[in-house]
Amino acid sequence: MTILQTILDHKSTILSSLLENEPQFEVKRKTRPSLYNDLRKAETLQIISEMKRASPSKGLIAEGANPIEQAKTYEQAGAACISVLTEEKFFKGSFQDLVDIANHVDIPILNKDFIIHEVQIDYAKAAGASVILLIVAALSDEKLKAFYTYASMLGLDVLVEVHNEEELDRALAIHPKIIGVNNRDLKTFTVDLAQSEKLANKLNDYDDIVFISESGIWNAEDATRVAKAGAHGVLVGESLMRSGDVGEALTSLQVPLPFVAKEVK
Ligand SMILES: O=C(O)c1ccccc1NCC(=O)[C@H](O)[C@H](O)COP(=O)(O)O
Repeated sequence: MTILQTILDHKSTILSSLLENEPQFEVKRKTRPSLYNDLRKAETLQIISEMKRASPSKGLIAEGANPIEQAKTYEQAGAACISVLTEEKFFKGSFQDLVDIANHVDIPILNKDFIIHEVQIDYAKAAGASVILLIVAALSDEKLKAFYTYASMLGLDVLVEVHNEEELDRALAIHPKIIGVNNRDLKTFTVDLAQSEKLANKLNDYDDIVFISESGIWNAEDATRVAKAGAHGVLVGESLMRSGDVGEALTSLQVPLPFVAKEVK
């Protein structure tokens, strides 16, 4: 069994507790800028910086990190968005992290989790997220479309994540505005930026789609490589969480975009 399937199986065991209880979080800031609009306007590579304590591939990364401090540092350094992992068992995240961060920063916030039911989208919104993640490999075509429509109706941006061409074709069928290419193969944990370059050939045909290259970005060289391929942004976790100077590490990834930014229609 793959790790993705193990995570999804675990998710389904905890769904009942979400379904039985209404989400009750105290979030002060209710509105945030649109990540999609911000990405469309950008002239430098945009950084979605992640609060990541641990992962199945790396184990503990930064167990004691303070989510509020980490998020404030990201925001001050010019991050476009903060990605907050809320998965508890494998990533040591929580909805409390999301609420805490939502109460201390103004930029868009992505709830990074493994969504298999609409109730998780309700929880993401209630806890302060303005963006959710839908992983194509985790969903049927029917559910992908239904969850995308539901999240859009709630005013949330959606990052639709793919890893290969087959998943990209499935994603394109629902006409998403933001597509993330995960450079990490969730079956083998192999990370290869060539995956972004490969799928960029097709993605670059779509003027209205913004493309995020996810995982395995460690330095300006990596950032430049995916920006050259056509990425508008990168999703970065481990390298920022391990950095001794988070602000400088983040700023170094904000390389110029080689294409002219297009106006939002
Ligand atoms: O990171 C993992 O090991 C992982 C394993 C299984 C499913 C998802 C996983 N990661 C989620 C992510 O997409 C990354 O946290 C994100 O792209 C940042 O990646 P990185 O910069 O390489 O930490």
